[in-house]
Amino acid sequence: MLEIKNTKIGNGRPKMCVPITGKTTEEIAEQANRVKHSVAEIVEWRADLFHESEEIDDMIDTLEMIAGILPEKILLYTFRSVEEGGSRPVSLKMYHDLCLSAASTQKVDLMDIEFGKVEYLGRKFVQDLKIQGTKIMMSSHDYDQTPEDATMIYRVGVMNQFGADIGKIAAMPHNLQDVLRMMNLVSRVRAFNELPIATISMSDLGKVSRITGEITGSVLTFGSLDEAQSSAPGQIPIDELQFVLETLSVKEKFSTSDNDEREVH
Ligand SMILES: O=C1C[C@@](O)(C(=O)O)C[C@@H](O)[C@@H]1O
Repeated sequence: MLEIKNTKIGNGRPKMCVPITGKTTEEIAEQANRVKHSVAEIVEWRADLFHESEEIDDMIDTLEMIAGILPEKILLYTFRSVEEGGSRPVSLKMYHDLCLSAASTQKVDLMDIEFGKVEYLGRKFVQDLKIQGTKIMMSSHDYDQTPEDATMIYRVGVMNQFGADIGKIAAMPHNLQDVLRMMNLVSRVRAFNELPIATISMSDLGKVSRITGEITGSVLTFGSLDEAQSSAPGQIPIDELQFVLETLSVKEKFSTSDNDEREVH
C-alpha cells in the first residue's frame, strides 16, 4: 500500500484520478479550478496535451500553476509519448529531461513513467526521480490489442524490479475475454509480486474494468472531468464514477479464490 497526502492507495475502493487535458494555460487553469471541487483524490496533468509552448520552462511554470491551484490533491505528472497514445512526439533525451525537470520542482507526488522508456533510460533514471520525492507509476499502454497474460505479468515484474511504486497496464480489448483477462490480472500477478497495480481495459466494452477495482484489486481508476475532457476511450465522468464505485462497494471480507481472502477497508 502507498500513502500520499493522507490517501491510502491500495486500500478499499480504487482512488479516482481526473486528467487535465487543456491545450493552453487558460484551459488548464480553468480545468484545474473545476478539479478543485471534484471528488477525485488524484489529478493527472497530461503534459503532452499542452500545445502552447514546447519550452521546458513554460511547462514547469504550468505545472507549478496547477500545483498552486490544487495543493490538496495528489498531483500525477504524465508526458504520454505518441507510441503509447500521447499527442506530442519527443526524443528519449527530451522525455528524460522533462521528467527530471518536473520532479525537481518537488511538486509532483506521482510521476507516470512509461515502461518502454525505462527499459532504455535505466534504473538510475528512476532513482534520480525518486530522490526528488516523487513516487513512480510505471505504465504500459496497448491501443490496438490486449497482450497475452504472460506478457502483462512479465511487464509488471519488470516494473517492480525497476523500482515502481505502482504499476499500470492499459490495453484495448477486442472481445469480452480480453476485458475479463484484464480484470483478473491483479489476482494473477499476486503470485509473483505485491506491487499495487491499476488495470484498465479501454473503450466502451472495457468500461466495466474502470468500476470494479475494489473487487479485482485495481488500485486506481481514471474518470473524466466531463465527456468532452476525456483522455482515453471509455472514461466515465468523475461524478458518475464515484456514484458507481460507492454503489459497488463491498463492506465485508471476500475471497478472490478458495485459498485467498482479501481484506477490505
Ligand atoms: O494512462 C492513463 C490511463 C488512461 O489511458 C485511461 O485509459 O484512462 C488515461 C491517461 O490519461 C492516463 O495517463
